[in-house]
Amino acid sequence: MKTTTATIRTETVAGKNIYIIDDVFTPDEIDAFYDFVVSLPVRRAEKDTSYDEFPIYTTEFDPAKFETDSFIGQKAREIFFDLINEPETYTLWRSYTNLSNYGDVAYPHRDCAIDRNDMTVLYYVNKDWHYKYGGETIFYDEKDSRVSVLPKPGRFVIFPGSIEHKGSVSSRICKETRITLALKYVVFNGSTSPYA
Ligand SMILES: O=C(O)CCC(=O)C(=O)O
Ligand SMILES: [Fe+2]
Repeated sequence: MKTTTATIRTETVAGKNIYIIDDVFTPDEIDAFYDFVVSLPVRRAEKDTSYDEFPIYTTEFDPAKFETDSFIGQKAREIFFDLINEPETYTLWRSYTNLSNYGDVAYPHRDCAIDRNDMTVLYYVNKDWHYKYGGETIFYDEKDSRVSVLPKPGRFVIFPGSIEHKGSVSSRICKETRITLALKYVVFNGSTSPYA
């Protein structure tokens, strides 16, 4: 059934690896997940930081169900677990979409405290994306941009949540809503909340 072969590129920011993974899904699979995501109700609730006055639209999924019931969730887990050391220490803590449009605001942020080993798996949901649309995920170190990743349809980018990053807002020429799926994997160390 599977007709594609995954390719992987590794970048390093702040001494930590970022994995950019392409060619995982067929065009039909990419289309099917996009059609599913755009059929769902959204809330304007996703903030990059506590002071973010311009939240973007989001749909929240139940993490355990998303990992087992959706083919994207299953594949993301498979790829992530193949890639990292001690995968059994990770739990999918949050799974949701980010939907942004030209004119929205994005702030550089970290997904977890700088001393945590939590990992983020990001999946670019759009089925069409011209490079001139912009909207790159930008990774920073010491308040300078180091790596930028284009939202190529069907692409995964897997990175330590402790690296500062931002999902850039697309250019005015882009009539699409930029959509990413964010899967936040955390390492539990005895507490019920990873942030406790
Ligand atoms: O959409 C992106 O490129 C980044 C999303 C993000 O940083 C997040 O969901 O925490
Ligand atoms: Fe983030």
